[in-house]
Amino acid sequence: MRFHTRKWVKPEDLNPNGTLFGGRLLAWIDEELALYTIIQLENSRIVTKYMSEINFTSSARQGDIIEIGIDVIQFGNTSLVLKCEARNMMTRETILTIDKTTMVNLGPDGKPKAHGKTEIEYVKNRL
Ligand SMILES: CC(=O)SCCNC(=O)CCNC(=O)[C@H](O)C(C)(C)COP(=O)(O)OP(=O)(O)OC[C@H]1O[C@@H](n2cnc3c(N)ncnc32)[C@H](O)[C@@H]1OP(=O)(O)O
Repeated sequence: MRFHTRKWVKPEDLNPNGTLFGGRLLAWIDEELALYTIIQLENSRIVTKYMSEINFTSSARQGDIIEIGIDVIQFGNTSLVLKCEARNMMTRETILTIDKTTMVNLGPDGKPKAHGKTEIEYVKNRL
């Protein structure tokens, strides 16, 4: 799994228990999955269709650095299925895993459109 993004847990990211608010982490992850999909599919019209079980295994505190990792599970016809993990960058402790998120590639009409991709591409190889 490649870890792409780092986030710094700030006071506004906390829940009343003083730990990282789960909704904030999910928003970070959804954005990260969306950006990853846009880059892979070379299309900015993509949506999150489905997320499997979300398993919070530990929490984070103010000042912690979180990193978000993504792996491709499957290239579908219009979809891209991703796996994701958030972990504490310093301790490597897993905070959350989502085994499957299905992102869907859309056409200008907002309907699913075949993306034509079959494997991970690296931007540096496209240039
Ligand atoms: C980044 C964001 O935050 S986006 C905001 C939140 N998301 C949204 O607003 C999306 C709202 N949903 C929608 O607009 C529609 O449901 C759409 C356009 C995504 C899909 O419409 P559908 O009629 O289900 O499309 P369709 O049946 O053709 O399926 C499209 C793909 O999704 C997959 N899919 C559909 N339903 C599911 C499901 N429940 N679970 C997993 N995959 C699914 C299909 O297998 C297909 O993939 P494939 O072409 O690779 O085989």
